[in-house]
Amino acid sequence: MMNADLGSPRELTGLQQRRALYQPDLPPCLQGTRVRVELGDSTTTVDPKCADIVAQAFPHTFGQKLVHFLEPNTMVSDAQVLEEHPPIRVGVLFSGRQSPGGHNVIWGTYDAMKVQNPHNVLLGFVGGTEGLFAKKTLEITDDVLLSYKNQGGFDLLGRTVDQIRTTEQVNAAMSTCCDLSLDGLIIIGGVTSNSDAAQLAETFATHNCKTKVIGVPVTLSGDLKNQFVETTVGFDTVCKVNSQLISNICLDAVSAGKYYYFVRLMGGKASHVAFECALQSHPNMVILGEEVALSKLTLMEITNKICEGVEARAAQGKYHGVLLIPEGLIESIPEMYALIQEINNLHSNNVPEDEIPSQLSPWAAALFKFLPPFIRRELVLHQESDNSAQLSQIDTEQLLAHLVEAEMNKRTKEGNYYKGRKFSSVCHFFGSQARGSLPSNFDCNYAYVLGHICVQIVAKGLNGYMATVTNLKDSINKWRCAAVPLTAMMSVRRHLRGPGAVPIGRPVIHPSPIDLKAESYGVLREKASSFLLDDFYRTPGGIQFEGSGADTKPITLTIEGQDYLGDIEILQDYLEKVRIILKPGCSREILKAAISSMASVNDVLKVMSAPLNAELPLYHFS
Ligand SMILES: O=P(O)(O)OC[C@H]1O[C@](O)(CO)[C@@H](O)[C@@H]1O
Repeated sequence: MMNADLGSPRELTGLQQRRALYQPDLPPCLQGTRVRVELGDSTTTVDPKCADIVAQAFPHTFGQKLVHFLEPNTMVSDAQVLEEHPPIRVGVLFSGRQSPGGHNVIWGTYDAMKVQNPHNVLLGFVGGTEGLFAKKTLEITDDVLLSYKNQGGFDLLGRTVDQIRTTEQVNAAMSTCCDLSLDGLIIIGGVTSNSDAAQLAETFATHNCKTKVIGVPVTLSGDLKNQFVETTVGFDTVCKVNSQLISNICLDAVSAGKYYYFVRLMGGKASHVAFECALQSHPNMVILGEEVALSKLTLMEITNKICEGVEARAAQGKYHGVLLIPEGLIESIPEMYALIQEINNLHSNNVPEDEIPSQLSPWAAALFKFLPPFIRRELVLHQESDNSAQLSQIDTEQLLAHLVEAEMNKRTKEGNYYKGRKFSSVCHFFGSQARGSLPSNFDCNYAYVLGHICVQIVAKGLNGYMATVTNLKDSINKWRCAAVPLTAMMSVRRHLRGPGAVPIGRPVIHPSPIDLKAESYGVLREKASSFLLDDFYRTPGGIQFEGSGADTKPITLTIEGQDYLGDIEILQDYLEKVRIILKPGCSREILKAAISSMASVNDVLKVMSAPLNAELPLYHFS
């Protein structure tokens, strides 16, 4: 159902008005009307073993070249200058779930279109995909945008289901684009929406439809990540808001010393949000789905692991704690994964929800019966648009709290550290609280720049591309902009590992899991026992929009960037802890040198998380 209030001007609070005045910067390659691009290498896919399958499925759009945006003064003989701009018509829609910063993609697109040619027309589809199918548009104008610049939500246009996949849906989208004579269609969303964008681009090319389809990486989950995409719009804001909430909980927990908080974080199948929040707020425990999948930990093993942590803390007289759980954890537990797969298969065969329990295999039925009734109800709910379980609806934190409590009661009877006490838990699910936030400066800038790139992609006549920016850890003037074929990010799931692996399913862009070999994960592991026992909770506070801290970026992004030391702003808050002795007003170069002198990323992180009075190395610079 589409909401009738979408797109109407709204009354802004003082803070919102101030935010509306914030003007994101553009990297040099996008400034002015003479935007120059250079064709790079032809692409294959992120998993070269799937290249043939992807090539077969996408005969028109597979293997296209990378497109790089050039610095204004770069001398390249065959660089293409986009300066003649006949008027264009572009459609835009929110397809994926709400994610802070989404409005700025539209604003960036609009501004870039008007710079190119004042006669350009940008049409927003009201109600997302349903608006696209029903040709329900709102022309984007200065007035329309006024109260949505740098604002949270997706309520300028709204959204419905993140799916443009069935023949009926694809045909409806194509007839809308033809009827409206669109030169470009911009689809804003995560892995599912961008996979659909790729399919739509291919279909349009097959039918000689002139509309070029462009995808934009916008999802709070941060899981649309690969060699071309460093992070997604919204991830930074969501992690900051969640981290603030988690740190508030940590302080509350340590103050009263009586509750264990089980906090589940929205973020899809991968655990990026929980991981980043753990680095930002230092809870006592975080259970990443990727670790559980790798070690094949069962529900009982996870429960025992938590109980061991609880007992270790009780041995130190601590009867409180905070535990982070990614919403995708449930699917990473081997036996739960198998059960969920069975349920998904039954859904795909149109078995009604209430008949699913009776059609499970004996093994899955036994596990299903063991689970508390609320989880059983949630597990059989209808599927997501990608035919997977509705993770946001499964209260994994409550399931774990329930199992841990039962185990702790048992252990207490057997006489453990909880003698004379009762283990008490409080559960939370943080989803919309963060998803609806005012976007951080980083997300405002990133989204606005992506909007600009989309316009250049349409102007260049590229079809089936995603707008991308890399080097995001650095300041905007060093961001590298590109257009990357969507097919280059696709792969096909395999049944088995090794040479006998059989690809299954259709090519799509898959969510990327946390890389357990990455440096940032090493940092988290190194800190795990200290997190568990020392309660060195970190309080990042609310998102800062101005002044020191306003330009901080996700810790994981900063660590994994090749030149993490390039971004000194992220460390500025911590300089006092670092005890770097600097001449007042010293240059950026000196600051950089000072920070570079800290031997490794681990050192930096150690410093960032150390208590203020900790013994730390002293550095002298002048
Ligand atoms: O609000 P809804 O529809 O429950 O959406 C929740 C889902 O959206 C997402 O943010 C999409 O990636 C998931 O993390 C989450 O499971």
